[in-house]
Amino acid sequence: MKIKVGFGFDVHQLKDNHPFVLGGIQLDHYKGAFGHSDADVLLHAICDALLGAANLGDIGFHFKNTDDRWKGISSLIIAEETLKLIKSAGYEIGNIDAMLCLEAPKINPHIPEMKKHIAKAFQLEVEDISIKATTNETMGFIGREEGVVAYAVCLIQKS
Ligand SMILES: Nc1ccn([C@@H]2O[C@H](COP(=O)(O)O)[C@@H](O)[C@H]2O)c(=O)n1
Ligand SMILES: C[C@@]1(CO)OP(=O)(O)OP(=O)(O)OC[C@H]1O
Repeated sequence: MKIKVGFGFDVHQLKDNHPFVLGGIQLDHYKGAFGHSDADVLLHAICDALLGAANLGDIGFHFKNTDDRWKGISSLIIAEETLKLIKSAGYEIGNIDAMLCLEAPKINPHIPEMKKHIAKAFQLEVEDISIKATTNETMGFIGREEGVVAYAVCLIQKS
């Protein structure tokens, strides 16, 4: 059995009156994350962790931000495509642990729904996905709500 660990990070700018998509759901907030896709930092960090574990490069390599196919796309589709790459390399996903860093809104009430969407996209059980959140204690660009950050680690395995 070959077991690999992966790490991912993502950051996106927050803009006023912009949709805030995080963990595959839309949050009700006065600002939202801006990017080429739907700018879902949580899914992007998870995809980077998975691609890293399989030594397949990063999300920007497979889903270029100059490619109109990915413009405005739901990152759940990017997650499904990432799973195909991981499976093609012969791996299955063990577990995912993620950390969100944003000042607002409160994420805890939304975590069960996020887990459902992420589990479906990666064909996992919700028990195999952990999502946590912290503020940045009002400091820096996260504290000023100028940006949102996500970190993720994962295990993948093949026999
Ligand atoms: N956007 C956030 C940030 C934090 N939480 C939850 O609140 C707890 C306390 O956060 P601190 O940054 O003050 O330590 C944290 O442990 C999370 O459970 C949240 O839901 N959404
Ligand atoms: C997802 C992609 C592709 O639409 O674009 P963004 O939404 O800007 O996200 P990012 O995490 O900066 O990089 C990966 C991309 O190339």
